[in-house]
Amino acid sequence: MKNYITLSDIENLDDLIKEALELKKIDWALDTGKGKTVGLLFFNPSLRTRLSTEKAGKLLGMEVMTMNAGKDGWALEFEDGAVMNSDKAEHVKEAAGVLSQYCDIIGIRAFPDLIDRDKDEAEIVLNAFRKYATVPVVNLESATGHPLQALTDAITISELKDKKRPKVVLSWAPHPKALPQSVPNSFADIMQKIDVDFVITNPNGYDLNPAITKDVSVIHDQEKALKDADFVYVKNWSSYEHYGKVLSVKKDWTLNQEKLKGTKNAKVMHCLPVRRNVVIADDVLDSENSVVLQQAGNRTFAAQAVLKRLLENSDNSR
Ligand SMILES: NCCC[C@H](NC(=O)CCC(=O)O)C(=O)O
Ligand SMILES: NC(=O)OP(=O)(O)O
Repeated sequence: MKNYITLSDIENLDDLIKEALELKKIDWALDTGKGKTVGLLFFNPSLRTRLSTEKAGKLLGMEVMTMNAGKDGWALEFEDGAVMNSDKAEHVKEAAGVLSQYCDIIGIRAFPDLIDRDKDEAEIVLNAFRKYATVPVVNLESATGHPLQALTDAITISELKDKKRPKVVLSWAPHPKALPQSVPNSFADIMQKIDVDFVITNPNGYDLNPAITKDVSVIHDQEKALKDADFVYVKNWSSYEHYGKVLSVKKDWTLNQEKLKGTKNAKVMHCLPVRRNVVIADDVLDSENSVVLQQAGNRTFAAQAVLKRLLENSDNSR
């Protein structure tokens, strides 16, 4: 693996899931990354991605540097040929070039603005770092994807499933803010790469990018979609069609115990942070159905498996 920008960077998903689950069994640090440094740049807030990736680096024997680049760093210019006489102090060409001398792997978190769809889909921040960095780049959640989260989700389903082909439902939920489509995009992508019966349910106007959902069945009736589900993955996202908008929705889409009645006592997943009693009700989050903590725990092993592959690849290419 040369970079971890999207799920298509994974050469063999089954092997990577197996490796992460093997790493989970080991409770001592490896020396794969001894003498190497991972640098993590956050242009947006984070709890899990920041700390689980730091922990993953440490479990591989790496040095770890983290920076809240959005808050503490110089404002970055991304445009080629820009005359930088306004508010941007540093060009990404220098920033990425400098970081490549301090780090052997660079992680970047850069959310979408949710204003201009073409601009967000261009993944300007992530792609600029990939272009100008001379070391591997890891996506820590970008404008359109969150592949470390999706890998974690596939790992969690793989360790919890009690049948060969479980039914997995991605269910939209309400939220007061406009949120990215990054998490559901990557989740929908990875569910099409593993052996599950995958269904998406969301209100009209909230269909995800059809280039990502492809032939997945999208059902606008939540109750119907949830029937016989083994896993329910709950997430809010803003509209893709009416880009970045929060549309008014008549029905209540909050996941509660009542809605789980038609399922096969489904395990409930969410990437976190979750707004209680808006996205998922207390009666679900505080019940045996919720696996959100185990899911978040697996972030470490997903990140460890990815960093290990990147380190092994750089060893081979020397
Ligand atoms: N990394 C996990 C999710 C991050 C982000 N959620 C948020 O911004 C929630 C913020 C809030 O609830 O105010 C998202 O949906 O992509
Ligand atoms: N799930 C996730 O990426 O969490 P953070 O935003 O806290 O990193």
